[in-house]
Amino acid sequence: MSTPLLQVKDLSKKFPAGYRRFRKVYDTALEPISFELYPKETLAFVGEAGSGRTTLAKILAGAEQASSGEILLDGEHLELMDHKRRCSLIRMIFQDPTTSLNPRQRIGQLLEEPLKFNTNQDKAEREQTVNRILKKVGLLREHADFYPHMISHGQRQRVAIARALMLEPKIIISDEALSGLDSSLRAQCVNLLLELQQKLGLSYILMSHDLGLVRHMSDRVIVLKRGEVVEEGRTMEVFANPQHKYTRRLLEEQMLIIEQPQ
Ligand SMILES: Nc1ncnc2c1ncn2[C@@H]1O[C@H](COP(=O)(O)OP(=O)(O)OP(=O)(O)O)[C@@H](O)[C@H]1O
Repeated sequence: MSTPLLQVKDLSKKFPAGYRRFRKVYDTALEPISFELYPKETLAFVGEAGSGRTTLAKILAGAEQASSGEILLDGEHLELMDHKRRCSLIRMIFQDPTTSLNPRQRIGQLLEEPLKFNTNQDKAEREQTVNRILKKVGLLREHADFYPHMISHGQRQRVAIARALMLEPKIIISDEALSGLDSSLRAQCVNLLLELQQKLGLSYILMSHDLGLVRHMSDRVIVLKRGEVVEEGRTMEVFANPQHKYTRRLLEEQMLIIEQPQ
């Protein structure tokens, strides 16, 4: 097996939750968890609301600090990495492109921004990169001049994907990024993500409550319950033969239990 791109060791997160009998108390969002992500792999995290997926995504994207543990990205400690280096390795696609894209910026400006702050590309080079990435996500060069409200929801989702790709990262984290889309748009975006993974050799971390999507897209799955790993394994095996009753219940709720032959 190849070297992991991402190694997470005993990562935990507690949030301060006030005082009880004059003692500071904490909400545990993540119990110590460890996992690895390999090149070109899709690893999914599933669980009910409050299971810790968003917290984990934010920590991995550098938007939240872990309480303990270690994250090695391409062999380097994440917390010692400068912003540019981190952005060139790992990027996040946000849940709702309608709110995550600044309505006052044209698509071209939105896409150019990470290049301005993180590369030495001049204006002409940045424009070229924007055009190249627009094409990769199935949009036209003309879309660069539009404002987000001038394009469809599906196209906005493509812009959000394009923005995550601007610095050519190796890992993309999707935190429920496809959940606001209707089924045909979701299918288009899933196909786009799978195609980009093939072409660019990307690894994905997929946070999703949609187990159908997880089954379709991921190679491995980790089941979280209130911040704790209750089950993990190859997606097909976990879905076909869930070992933990919590996993079984999640699958039953979405009618995805695959009956075993008698
Ligand atoms: N900033 C915060 N301050 C205090 N507690 C928080 C904070 N962020 C998350 N939590 C708590 O951490 C736990 C995990 O939340 P998190 O949002 O990571 O779960 P999730 O699996 O992404 O669920 P959801 O789909 O509802 O977002 C929850 O109990 C939540 O209340």
